[in-house]
Amino acid sequence: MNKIIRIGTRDSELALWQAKKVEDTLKELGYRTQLVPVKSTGDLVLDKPLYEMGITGVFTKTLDVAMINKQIDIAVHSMKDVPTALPQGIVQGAVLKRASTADILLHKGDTSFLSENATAVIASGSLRRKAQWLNRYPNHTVVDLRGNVNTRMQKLQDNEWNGAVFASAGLDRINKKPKNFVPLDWMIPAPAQGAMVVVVNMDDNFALDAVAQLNDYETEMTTHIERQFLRTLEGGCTAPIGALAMYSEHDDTIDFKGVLLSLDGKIKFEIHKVVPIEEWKKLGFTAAKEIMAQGGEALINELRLHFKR
Ligand SMILES: NCc1[nH]cc(CCC(=O)O)c1CC(=O)O
Repeated sequence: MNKIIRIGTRDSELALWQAKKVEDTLKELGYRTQLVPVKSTGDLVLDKPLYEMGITGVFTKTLDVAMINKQIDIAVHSMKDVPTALPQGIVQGAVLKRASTADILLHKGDTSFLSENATAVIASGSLRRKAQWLNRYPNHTVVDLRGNVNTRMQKLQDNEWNGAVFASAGLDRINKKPKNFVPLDWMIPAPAQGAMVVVVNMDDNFALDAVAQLNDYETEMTTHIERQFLRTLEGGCTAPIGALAMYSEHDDTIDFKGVLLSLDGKIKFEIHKVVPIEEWKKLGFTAAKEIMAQGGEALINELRLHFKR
C-alpha cells in the first residue's frame, strides 16, 4: 500500500486539471501519488517503432511511451482523444463519471448569424463538428482551428470569426466558460466526449486495483457503446462521426444516437435506437452495421481513399 502511483499527464491546463482530479480521488482512498507532466515524445526513447506497438493517437502517444518505459504508472486522458484500439500491454483501468457531453458555440455577443440564410464564419478543427455545422448551416464557412482549449479561445478573440465550437466539459473543468455561448443540442458529440479514462499497464495489479475504484459503470457502458460504433464504422480511418448513448434508469433502456457525414456535410446517415439494457454489449456494433447498410459503407470507402492521398 506504500508504493507511489506516478500519474502521467500532458501539460495543458485541461490535462493537468484532469490528472489532479484523479490524483485527489486516489489520495482520498489512501494512496500515495505523484503527478508527472510529460512534454513531448522527443526525449522519450523506445526500442521499437511506435506503430509496431499499436501506438497511434496524436494526443496520447507521449504518455503511452512513458508508460511502456515505466516512467509513469497510470495516465489520464480525455477519453474522446484515445484511439479505440489501445497499445499492446496497456488497458483501460477506469472510466470516470461523465460530465456534460454537449458541444457549445462560443460567440461574440451577436448570434443573428444563426438565423436562416445568414452567412457566417465558424471555426473548428474537428471533422465531426465541421460536417454537422455545414449540414445545418449550408451558407456558412467553417475554418480550421487547432490547439488546446486556451489557445483556441485566444484565437477566437484574435480573429474576425463569428464563433467557434468547444466541448462544454473542457471549459467547465478549467472554469473558463464565458457568458457568450449557445448549447448545440442538435449536434451529436464525439464518442466518449465529456468522459475521462485512466489507462494502466496490463501487468500492474497494484495500480489496476487502485484505479478500479474510480470506475463509473454507467459511463463505462455508454462510452463502450459509442466507441464500438466508431470502431466498427471507421476501422482505422478518420471520418466525421458522432455518437451518444444515454442510460435511462426509469425504463432500464439505452437511448443511442449515431451519425456519419461526408466532409462537406451534404450527406448524412443517422440512427436513433432505444433498446433494453440487456442489449448494450452489441449496440454500437449493430447501429454501425445499420448505418453501413443505409449507404454509409460507400461513404467510408470514399473517405478512406480521400485520406490516403
Ligand atoms: N480534442 C481536444 C479535447 N479533448 C477533450 C476536450 C474536452 C473534454 C471532453 O470533451 O471530454 C477537448 C477540447 C474540446 O473538444 O473543445
